[in-house]
Amino acid sequence: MNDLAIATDNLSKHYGRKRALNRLTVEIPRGGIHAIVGSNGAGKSTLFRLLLGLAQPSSGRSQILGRDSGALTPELRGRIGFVNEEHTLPDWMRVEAVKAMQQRLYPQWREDIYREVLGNFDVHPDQRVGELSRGERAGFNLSLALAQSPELLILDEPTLGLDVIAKRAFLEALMFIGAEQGGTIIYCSHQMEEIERVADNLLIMERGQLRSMSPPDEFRARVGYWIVDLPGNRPANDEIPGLLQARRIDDQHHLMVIDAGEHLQQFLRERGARVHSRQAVSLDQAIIGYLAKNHRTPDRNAR
Ligand SMILES: Nc1ncnc2c1ncn2[C@@H]1O[C@H](COP(=O)(O)OP(=O)(O)OP(=O)(O)O)[C@@H](O)[C@H]1O
Repeated sequence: MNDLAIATDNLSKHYGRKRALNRLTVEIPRGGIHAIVGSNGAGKSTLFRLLLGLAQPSSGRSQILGRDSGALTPELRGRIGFVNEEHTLPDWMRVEAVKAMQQRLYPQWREDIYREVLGNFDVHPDQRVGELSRGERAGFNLSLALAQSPELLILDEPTLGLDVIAKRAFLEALMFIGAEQGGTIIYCSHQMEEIERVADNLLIMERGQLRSMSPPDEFRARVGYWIVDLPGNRPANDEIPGLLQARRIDDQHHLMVIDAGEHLQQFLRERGARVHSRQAVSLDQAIIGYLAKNHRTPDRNAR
């Protein structure tokens, strides 16, 4: 047994000419809550499918709990929980029957967690799964996954469609599993405020590659927001060290920069600039600024 929850080595997945994963190499240690963020289409769901052996890589390798993804045994699968945004559950079965089935399958079943999370939804045990609303379905699926207390829980956009109260209950259950039970949770989300609250580790993916991995606070501290007066012509964006975003407001330049520090200060000195303020940014702003830099924009000449 190694101490990694997942590991990939130059993992690629192509769909025709499309590259969903591009030689991705990443290692996530066991324990804690790891959040993966990225723009739409960055490859997050593809990574999960390959890790779980639900799709084959075009090249490269991946391991989950120390085993190759292509050779997962039923015993090992039983130690991994997976919830995706589609919330695939048997529509024709009643809630109680699904729960009883899961309870038999998982020896570590935590009835208290199941009740705690599901208690946020008006779900009756004798309702059929197909009758549940979208949010109820998501809540039911999450209560099942959390109650299994799996060694590794992989969640693909788990809180999509949940109301704020249900979201809070889910996040609390997540933290309980991560912190008190020593499990590993890997999840992807577009909800930054959730990540700030629960994640120990933040991974940023872009175009099938890993761009950054660190505790969320460390990532946030790399990004700064400067307001400066720049005499003369405005420099080209690629001249400004670490620039993520530039805006001009009331004759002042507002610069969001990453890892800029000394280089930026030197650049500003050489330009005779005056720094009005240098501010910290929220995690939300830091991630959005970072992703926006390389975000695809419509090609307006392509008509
Ligand atoms: N079965 C498929 N056939 C063709 N292309 C696919 C297939 N599955 C994924 N892709 C493409 O691969 C890329 C990565 O998709 P993926 O679903 O992994 O992204 P994601 O990061 O989970 O995105 P989102 O945040 O939008 O859910 C996308 O450009 C997508 O269009």
